[in-house]
Amino acid sequence: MPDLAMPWDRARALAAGVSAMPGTERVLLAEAAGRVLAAPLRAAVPAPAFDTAAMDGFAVAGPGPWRIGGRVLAGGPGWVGELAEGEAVEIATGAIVPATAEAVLPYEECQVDGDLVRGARKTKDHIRRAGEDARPGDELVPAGRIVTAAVLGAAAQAGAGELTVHRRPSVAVLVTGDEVVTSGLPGPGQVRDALSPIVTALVTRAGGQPVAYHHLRDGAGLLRTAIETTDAEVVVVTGSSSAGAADHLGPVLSGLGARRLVDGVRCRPGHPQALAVTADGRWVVGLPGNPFAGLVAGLTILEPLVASLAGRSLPAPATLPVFGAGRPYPDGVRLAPVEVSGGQARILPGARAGSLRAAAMADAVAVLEPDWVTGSSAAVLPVP
Ligand SMILES: Nc1nc2c(c(=O)[nH]1)N[C@H]1C(S)=C(S)[C@@H](COP(=O)(O)OP(=O)(O)OC[C@H]3O[C@@H](n4cnc5c(N)ncnc54)[C@H](O)[C@@H]3O)O[C@H]1N2
Ligand code: MOO
Repeated sequence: MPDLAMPWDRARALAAGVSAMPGTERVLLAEAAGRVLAAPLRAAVPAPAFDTAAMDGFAVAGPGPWRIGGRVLAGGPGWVGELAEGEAVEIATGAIVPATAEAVLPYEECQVDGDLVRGARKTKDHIRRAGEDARPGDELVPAGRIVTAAVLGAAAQAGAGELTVHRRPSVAVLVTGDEVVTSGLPGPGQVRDALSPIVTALVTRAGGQPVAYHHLRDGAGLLRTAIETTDAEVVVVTGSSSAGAADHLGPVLSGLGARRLVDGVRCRPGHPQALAVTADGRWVVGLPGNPFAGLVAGLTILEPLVASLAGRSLPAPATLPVFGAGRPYPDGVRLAPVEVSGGQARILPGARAGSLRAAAMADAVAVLEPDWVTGSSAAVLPVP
């Protein structure tokens, strides 16, 4: 049989290359962390909004010594009128600097003698001038940037109450398998569902919104109906991806007339994975049932797909020297769990497609090319 499977990097690039979902939403700053700006953040007010003292001390005009005429505090009224030459006001950091003041002398650089203050002005005037950081309308952060803590702070500083962000793709998980149980201890012939927690973590990290979770018994009709009726932009199907009598995903996708973009990937483990688009424009991602295979398939296609639908551009994975007893896969890539420290990755022994024991100790999964030998470099994808 010809190998129709796609090279690993092509499958990942394909998923990372889809367009952001159409439409945007306005969200309160308190709810915007991790979202992606769909419009630039612009300044509504000058920053600083007024000439501001940058030090506690005395605002002075003209040459010294200066006669202290009063005091201004942050948040209080500004000094009434202009400061005449030879006059000073005691001033707090953050207070409005009087018009015509030329500098703020920090307490440490002056001597006070009754109502007179003496000191030498240094090169810095310790005044933050109105508008020196931004003028109204300036673009502070471009569209496409993830809303980090600093973006949130900058938005608040700029006077914004809400941000315009990309929509989050909704993701539903269909866990297939008669042997799968969703809670408690598995009985004879049963396994606990290990994949939906992995999918939830990957989807959340990528900026998607897990909205539904269904366990399906094996059956082509059940799977078809579930895919047809699931109200989510991305439908993840776990299991059912391989060649067995109960592995229905391929025939169901064909029956639905879905367009198959990926039908197998040249990697080990995790090769039976799928990406398709239904006639009504929903995405279907097929992940293999073996849990470690499901995790690496999720890193390959699901995470990049959700990130790009959410408007994020996925950075190229970091590359590190990888040490250990890896077994390159001659026809594609081997995905190996690694621990990362000191700028190096070390392969954790004992990885198997059906076991998460090594992966649970891993910081990342390394992508070993066929010519990889211990100590040579490989891309590493962090485990969420
Ligand atoms: N004749 C062939 N058989 C298999 C092939 C193949 O190419 N030809 N590929 C093997 C590989 S590799 C994988 S991976 C699996 C993929 O299987 P499916 O995606 O069809 O999944 P299942 O057959 O339903 O289950 C496989 C395995 O994983 C367990 N499982 C399933 N779902 C879960 C879950 N949610 N949580 C935990 N464990 C799960 C299931 O009990 C099986 O043990 O196919 C190989 N066979
Ligand atoms: O490739 Mo399977 O996905 O090894 O267990």
